[in-house]
Amino acid sequence: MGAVMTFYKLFIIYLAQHSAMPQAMTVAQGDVMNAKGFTLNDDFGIAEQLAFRDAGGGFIVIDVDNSQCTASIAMQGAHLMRWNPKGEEPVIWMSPVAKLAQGKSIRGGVPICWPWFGAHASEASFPGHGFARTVAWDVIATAALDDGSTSISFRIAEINRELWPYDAPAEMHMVIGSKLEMELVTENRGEETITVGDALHTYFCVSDISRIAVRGLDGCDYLDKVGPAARRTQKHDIRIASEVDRIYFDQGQDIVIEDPGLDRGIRIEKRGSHSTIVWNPWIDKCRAMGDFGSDQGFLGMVCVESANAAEDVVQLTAGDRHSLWVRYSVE
Ligand SMILES: O=P(O)(O)OC[C@H]1O[C@@H](O)[C@H](O)[C@@H](O)[C@@H]1O
Repeated sequence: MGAVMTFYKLFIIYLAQHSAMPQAMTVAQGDVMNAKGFTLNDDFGIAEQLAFRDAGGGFIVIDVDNSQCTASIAMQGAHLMRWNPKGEEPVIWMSPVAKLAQGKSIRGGVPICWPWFGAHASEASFPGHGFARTVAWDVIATAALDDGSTSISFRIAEINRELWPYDAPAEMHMVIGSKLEMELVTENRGEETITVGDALHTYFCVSDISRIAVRGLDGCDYLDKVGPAARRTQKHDIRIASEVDRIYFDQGQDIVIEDPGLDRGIRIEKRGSHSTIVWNPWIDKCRAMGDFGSDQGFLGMVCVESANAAEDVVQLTAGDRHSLWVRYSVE
C-alpha cells in the first residue's frame, strides 16, 4: 500500500510539474499540494497552529490559530486577508463580497504592491500596483516561535519577464501574533541598478471613517491625487470627510489610526519606507468599484499604506537588498 501511495504521489508531482494544472489540489491523505508538488501540510503545517486549506478554484489559504491571534493568508499574492488579535475587534478590513479569483487582486486585507506602486512609470499597459498581488507565491519556511506567535516566509513564484526583466525576486516574511510584522524584501541579484517601488496596501477596519483621526503626518508634504494632482502640506491630524487619495512623503515615523468608536488606536511602525498612502474612495468611487459590499462599504475602512512611491522609489544597485518592514499593534 505504501509503495502504491508513493507511486501515486510521484505521479501527481510529475503531472503538477508538466501540465497546466490548477494551483491547488487535494491528495489522497487530505493534504494540500501546490503546483510544484509540495504537500504543504506535511512540509510546512504546524500541528494545531498552522494549516493549509484548499479554498476551491485553485486557491490555497493558510489558516493560523495560535495563543495570540487568528489569521488567514491567501498564497496567491502572499495576501494576508485576516488578522484578529485575541480579545480585539478585527483589525484588517476585508470586503464582505471579496472574491478569490486567479489572477485578480482581493479587495481588502494586505495586497502587496510590487515592484511598482500605482501606474508603471513608463508602460501604461502594465498592471497597476505591479503584479505581485495577483501571482502565486511559495511558502519557504514556517515556525512556531517561543513567544506563541507564528512565522511564515514566502517567495514570489511567478515572474513575468516582460514586466520585470531582472534577476530581482521578492520575499515576504510575516510574524503573526498579538502584533503583526511584515517584511517585504527585494534582492537585486543582477548586474545593473534597478528601480523598485513597493507598498503594503493595508485596509484597516474602522468604526466610522468620519470619526477617525490619522496621526503622525502633521507637517508632511503630500501629493494629492484627487482631482488635478497637486502638492500640499498636511496641517494637524488627517480627518476624512470626502474621497482621499494621497501620497505622503514622511520620515518613517509611527502613524496611529485613532478610533474613538472602537476605543482603540492602531499603531503602524515602519522601516525602509519613506511614503505613506492614505486612501478612502468615498461614496461615488465605492459605488463605481462595486466590490465593497454596498455603497456604504467605504465607511468601515481606511487604507494606510507603508510604501516607497512616486519620488521615493528605491534605486537598488547590483547585489543590494531593500527591506520594507512594518509592525501593526492595537493600543
Ligand atoms: O483598485 P486598486 O488597484 O486595488 O487600487 C485601489 C487604490 O489604491 C491606492 O493605493 C491608490 O492610491 C488609489 O489611487 C487606488 O484607487
